[in-house]
Amino acid sequence: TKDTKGLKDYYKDYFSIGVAVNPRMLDAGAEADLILTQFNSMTAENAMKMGPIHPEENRYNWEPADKIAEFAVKNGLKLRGHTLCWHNQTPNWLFTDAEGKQVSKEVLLARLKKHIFEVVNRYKGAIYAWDVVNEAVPDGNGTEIYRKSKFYEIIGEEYIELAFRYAHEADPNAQLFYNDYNTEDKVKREKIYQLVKGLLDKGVPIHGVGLQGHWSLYEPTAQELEESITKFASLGLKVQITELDVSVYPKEHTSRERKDTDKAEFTPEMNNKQAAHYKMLFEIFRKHKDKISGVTFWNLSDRYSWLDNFPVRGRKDFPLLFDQNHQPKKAFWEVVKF
Ligand SMILES: Oc1ccccc1CN[C@@H]1C=C[C@@H](O)[C@H](O)[C@H]1O
Repeated sequence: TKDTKGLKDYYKDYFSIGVAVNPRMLDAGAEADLILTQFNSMTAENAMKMGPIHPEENRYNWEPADKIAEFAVKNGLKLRGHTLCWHNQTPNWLFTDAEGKQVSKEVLLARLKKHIFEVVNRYKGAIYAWDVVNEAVPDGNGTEIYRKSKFYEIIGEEYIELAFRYAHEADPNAQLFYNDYNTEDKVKREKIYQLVKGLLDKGVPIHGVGLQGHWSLYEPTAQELEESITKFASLGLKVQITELDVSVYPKEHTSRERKDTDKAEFTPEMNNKQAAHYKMLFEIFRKHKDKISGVTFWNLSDRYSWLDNFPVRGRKDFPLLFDQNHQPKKAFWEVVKF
């Protein structure tokens, strides 16, 4: 597989090509081979989230994250850290004191700082970029800029600035990203813009915006995507696509019930639509290679995607460039043919 040209080779003059991994994929075998042939960057899908890596106040679970970091260093892959501060997959202890009461602002800030310092210091040198804060902006058309997470309720909006300042203090060389999804939605995009512009205006160390890129056959349009890339880049920030997948189901199927139309079958029509959509996405990425420093896929192949259980549990999805046998799909050839 060493002489097979992979995505990373086709895109060596554009941006790094990454993949979200779990430690089990890194043992010798087809998945490790595919990773090494196709990608030059990785992100831990779950192992470096607050709950998985720091399950109790005085206990860290380093082994899974260490395995990913060691694989990256040993094989010369870049590594993105995901994620230092996020309202999901947080450990139960984080917001409660010994009596089971909600902690004060001061206690939570001290815990957040300790978490960030411990995790960032351990992977300093292996991780070049961190998703410092993930998904701090709410969906919907309301005027609220800040998601009403426990971080927001207990600390206030300054938790975001402080998380970035802590991460920068822990590793002044790491590139620090704000990461979010639905960044092509006009209302949400503007809120994220105001948030990161506010941070920059205050001299907060933030270096980039991650567009997660959890899209579908039907979204975004080329125009919406270009507007997002150029808007955030206009602030002098790097842009990365951090969690790319293209679901075969339309957004309106996001209700948690399965629709009878969801046959969980990858039809030839889906194959063609997905190939055309990935072709468009990568045409836009290449056009803006001066603004985009990395594109990371969320999961490796259609063998497993987080979308197989979200937003509908048990509804198989087919969102990636490699099929369930790790073979390149039609979309792969559209992405590398330019
Ligand atoms: O697309 C969404 C819609 C609603 C909530 C969250 C998301 C995306 N949220 C992402 C998805 C999977 C997780 O593994 C990532 O850590 C998270 O950043």
